[in-house]
Amino acid sequence: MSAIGQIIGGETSKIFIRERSGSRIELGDLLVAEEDDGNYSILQVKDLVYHSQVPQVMRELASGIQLENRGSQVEFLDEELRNYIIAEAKTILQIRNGKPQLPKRLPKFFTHVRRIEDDDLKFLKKEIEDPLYLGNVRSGSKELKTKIHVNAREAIPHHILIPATTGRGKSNLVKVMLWELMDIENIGMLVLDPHDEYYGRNEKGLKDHPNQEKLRYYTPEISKVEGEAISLNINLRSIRPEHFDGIVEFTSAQKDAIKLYHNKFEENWIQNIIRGEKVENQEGTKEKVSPSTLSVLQRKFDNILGIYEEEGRLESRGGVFTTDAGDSTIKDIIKSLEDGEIVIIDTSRLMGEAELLVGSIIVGALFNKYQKYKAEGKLEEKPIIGIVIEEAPRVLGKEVIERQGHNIYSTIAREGRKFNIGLVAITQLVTLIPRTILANMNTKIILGNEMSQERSEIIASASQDLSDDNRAIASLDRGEAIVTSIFTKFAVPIKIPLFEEHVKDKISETKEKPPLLSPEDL
Ligand SMILES: Nc1ncnc2c1ncn2[C@@H]1O[C@H](COP(=O)(O)OP(=O)(O)OP(=O)(O)O)[C@@H](O)[C@H]1O
Repeated sequence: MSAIGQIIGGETSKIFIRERSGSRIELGDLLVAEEDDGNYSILQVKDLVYHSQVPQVMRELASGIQLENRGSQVEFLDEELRNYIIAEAKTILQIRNGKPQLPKRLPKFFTHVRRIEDDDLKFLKKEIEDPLYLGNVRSGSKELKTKIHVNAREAIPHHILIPATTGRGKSNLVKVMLWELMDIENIGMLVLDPHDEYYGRNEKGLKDHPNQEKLRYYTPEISKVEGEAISLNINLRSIRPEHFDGIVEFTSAQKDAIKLYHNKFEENWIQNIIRGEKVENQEGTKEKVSPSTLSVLQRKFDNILGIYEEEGRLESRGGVFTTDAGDSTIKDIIKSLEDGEIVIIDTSRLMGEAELLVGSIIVGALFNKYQKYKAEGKLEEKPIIGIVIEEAPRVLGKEVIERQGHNIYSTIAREGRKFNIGLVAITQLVTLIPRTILANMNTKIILGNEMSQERSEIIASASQDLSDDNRAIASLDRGEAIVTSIFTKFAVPIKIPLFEEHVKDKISETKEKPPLLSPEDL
């Protein structure tokens, strides 16, 4: 492939390339500088600057004359020789004997550079186990054929963070990832889906995946769904006081009251609070819980769970939390996850806190089980578990944790890896999440972000040095991302496929598969 520029100087962190005129090098382009021995460096363009050898005063004079329309043909000097573009690039990788290495030396002076080709990325094609496809390598805004995978069994327990502002393609990316995970065995995924967008009730979604045995879809609106949905009913008896930890704020008087009701009524504690049953003290006379505390608790449970009392009966608004069904829902979900299935919970009809509570009940129970498995030495036989959580600062935010203490999600972020449980956390605002948690998220799939403070935080917590990528992150288009991970040698620019396109290919691929034996063989 032809040279599009030549190295004319620089230092380890910044190489200057003089662009061959008309080559149209773009920001983010990946370029290759070859050496005589077959080794080569991969460079990424970080900045572009005009360079002119014509003195400033002459340039001003020439443009002035042109502006005044007096001599638009004025050419003081040979344009191409005197004015050119310098691409400032960074060496991101050096390939020695086919193996990628972090750059330790400068490419040779005056080496010609060319655009990258798929062949230059052969080292990425080595087989990895349980490959989770994220997208294709991207050079600037041009997509290559080389696919980027991470090892799902490694990446998920080490947590994945997806930071992006709205509309940059977060949901699309998660849909693509879940679709891919449908083909990987021994990974259970719990997806709390507040926008009911992953199953694909009315459009393409996971329901269209050929491997349907791996999918469980829980929704309160089962009658409106074609296909195999399961009713999302959760019995109040499944809820324990600690499930509210760090999710719902209670005063100390309310916490005391909850403890009392739980001690006295055990699994029926919420029902009895809602019914306003009296709890007596040891003398059997006075109420221990003040009527005002009780009524605040009743109002909270009404708001969060949609449970209230009417004419002596407990009623359920929304029908998710009930007293007369859903005894086995949580157990069934946990079993599915332990069987390596993908469980989508349509929480679109629930209040934010109720959604987190549902997750808290499931994840809390699962975490306890996995702790036990580890103690018994059985953890490695169990599937990896991933939990997809949107608007992560609701549970991982500094303020929330400081105010309400740790919740099960922040516990997973800190300790889940030891028990093979990880988060796939999605957020628009990384700055709200403590650095310690961000540093624990070892794979970040960075989508476009126009907020400079957010970009700084993302860059500061990345697994690779992204200090030159501020502008690149700001200018990422929909579906364009940078993957930075402890599992990749360099921060890989990718283009995520549009889900509908990706699915179309996959569905037709499976349909077009030739029969194992031809008619003649038979
Ligand atoms: N990889 C992609 N390639 C091309 N277009 C894309 C890609 N990802 C998303 N888009 C387009 O961008 C639009 C927004 O995508 P998506 O809903 O995934 O963004 P989002 O970040 O989740 O937005 P929101 O925060 O509003 O939920 C989609 O309608 C889709 O058409």
